[in-house]
Amino acid sequence: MTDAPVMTAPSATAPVMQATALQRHYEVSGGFMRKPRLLKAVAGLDFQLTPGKTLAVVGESGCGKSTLARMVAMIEEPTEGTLTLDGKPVLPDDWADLRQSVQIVFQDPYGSLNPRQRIGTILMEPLVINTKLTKAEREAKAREMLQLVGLRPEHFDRYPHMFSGGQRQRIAIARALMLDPKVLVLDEPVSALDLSIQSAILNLLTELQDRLQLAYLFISHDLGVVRHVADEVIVMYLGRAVERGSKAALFAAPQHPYTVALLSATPQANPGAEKRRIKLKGELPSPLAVPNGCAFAPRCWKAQDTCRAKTPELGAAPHSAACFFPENAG
Ligand SMILES: Nc1ncnc2c1ncn2[C@@H]1O[C@H](COP(=O)(O)OP(=O)(O)OP(=O)(O)O)[C@@H](O)[C@H]1O
Repeated sequence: MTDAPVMTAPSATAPVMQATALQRHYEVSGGFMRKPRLLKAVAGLDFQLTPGKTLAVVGESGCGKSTLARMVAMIEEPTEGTLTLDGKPVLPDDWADLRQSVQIVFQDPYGSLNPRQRIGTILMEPLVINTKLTKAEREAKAREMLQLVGLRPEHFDRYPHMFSGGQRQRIAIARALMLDPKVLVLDEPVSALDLSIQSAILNLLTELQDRLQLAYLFISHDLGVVRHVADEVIVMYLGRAVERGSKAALFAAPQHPYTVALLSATPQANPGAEKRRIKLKGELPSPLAVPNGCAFAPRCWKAQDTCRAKTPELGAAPHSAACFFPENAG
């Protein structure tokens, strides 16, 4: 008698990084003779990053996106909450070791490369610091990486000023990949580039993700860009997640009025949709004076007394909004 084959359901890929109630506060001087005030740049975020998948975080300037990027990239310590990498807590004492696994690419491809170093040196530097590879091995790896990001072997000996913005961003991506990271934090990686170059870089990022099974945290203010790259999306407003969902669900049926307004202002994000731009009331409040109740209520066309009295929480459903009167709620 032969044993029947054991049938197991394919298991979902385990997350590589997990954030729980992540917060970052700053003490901001209150001015002459006044007490410092607490600014909650990130006021409690939960998320996970999965190999081969992109979590996009979107919101207006000042909502806390870059602060989040810096915490995940181990540049800044969370004030509260936890981050884990492969199930182990990410603690500042271990940052030096763990940083190899989490690399960051910044917005500005002009400022992020040392103008006095040749590209080869820039690429090999992380290997000099973090590995015992020989010079020949370092050089081979740098050349391989140049090719992987679509640059040519002769670029190895050139200086950053000899490249266009898009090429420099390719170099920054190559440098971020030199230590075989598991997670890439992409902080507005195409915002400084011409529209025509943006899609080439986004395609490159997608190809690299498929090939290397990287987990991406993609920070952007632009839902049009997010639409091209995201699997999951978090919409942030004043340090909090106001909506979370799969890209398909969030773009097809946004629930939070803030997401609806952002989408209405991004024609390319939703080409089929009726082009009625929602103009929000007032300005984004200061994170030092976050309104009571729902922070978005003063600008929301649906706000009622409840919204000003109580703070709505994000639900547990895969697609949910922190809103008492959501749109498109199924
Ligand atoms: N080191 C700091 N000290 C004090 N406040 C800070 C500090 N860093 C950020 N902030 C404040 O935290 C809030 C969130 O800033 P953050 O840069 O994370 O937002 P953002 O969404 O990335 O905006 P942008 O796209 O303009 O960078 C802002 O009000 C900012 O002024």
